[in-house]
Amino acid sequence: MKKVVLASASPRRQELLEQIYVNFVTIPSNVDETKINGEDPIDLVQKLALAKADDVAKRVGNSLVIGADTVVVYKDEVLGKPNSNAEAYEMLSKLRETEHQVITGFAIIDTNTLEQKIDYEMTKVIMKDFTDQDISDYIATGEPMDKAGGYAIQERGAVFVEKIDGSYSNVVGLPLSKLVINCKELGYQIV
Ligand SMILES: Cc1cn([C@H]2C[C@H](O)[C@@H](COP(=O)(O)OP(=O)(O)OP(=O)(O)O)O2)c(=O)[nH]c1=O
Repeated sequence: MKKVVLASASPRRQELLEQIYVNFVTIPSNVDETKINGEDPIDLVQKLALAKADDVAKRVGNSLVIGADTVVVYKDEVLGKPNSNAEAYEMLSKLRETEHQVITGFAIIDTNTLEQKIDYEMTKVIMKDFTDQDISDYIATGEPMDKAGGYAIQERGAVFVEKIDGSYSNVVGLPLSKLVINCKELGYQIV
């Protein structure tokens, strides 16, 4: 049986794969995300996901390597991870009382055949109204800093979310249903 390798430093992605009892190891990629551009958000997350998977695929044998990238899109603007508290504040002010999309691109590489699968999932998220103080208090927890769009739906950020339309795991960082389907299409049953 091929080894499943998650090319990610994200603890959320690890937890998601653990949730469905995939037997895997984690090897973070060394991709510099700032060096990759896309024509649109979907193109961007797919390119980043492939770059991450490819970087790790070069270092392992007999494996199925999975890379992913998540962004928040608000009115055509791509929001990645905030670089400062001020940026997190700006992002959350934009997302308040309105809807945005969370897009995760993922890539799967079979290191034996070099066959690849690249796909993405999009989830609509609607946030409720909240106060400036709510945003400041949330930022003070430190939670927004390593999360696309400056919030974590799986942690305290859940309080800001009124409803979602689509895959929940996609918002957290890996669309489990679609990922499993794509692995199956490559010939691997990972669950
Ligand atoms: C919107 C949202 C994002 N996120 C996280 C998922 C990702 O870890 C992060 C987006 O950053 P990414 O660049 O996709 O991933 P990463 O840098 O954390 O990890 P790696 O590149 O090594 O795989 O935002 C949440 O945890 N919860 C949320 O609700």
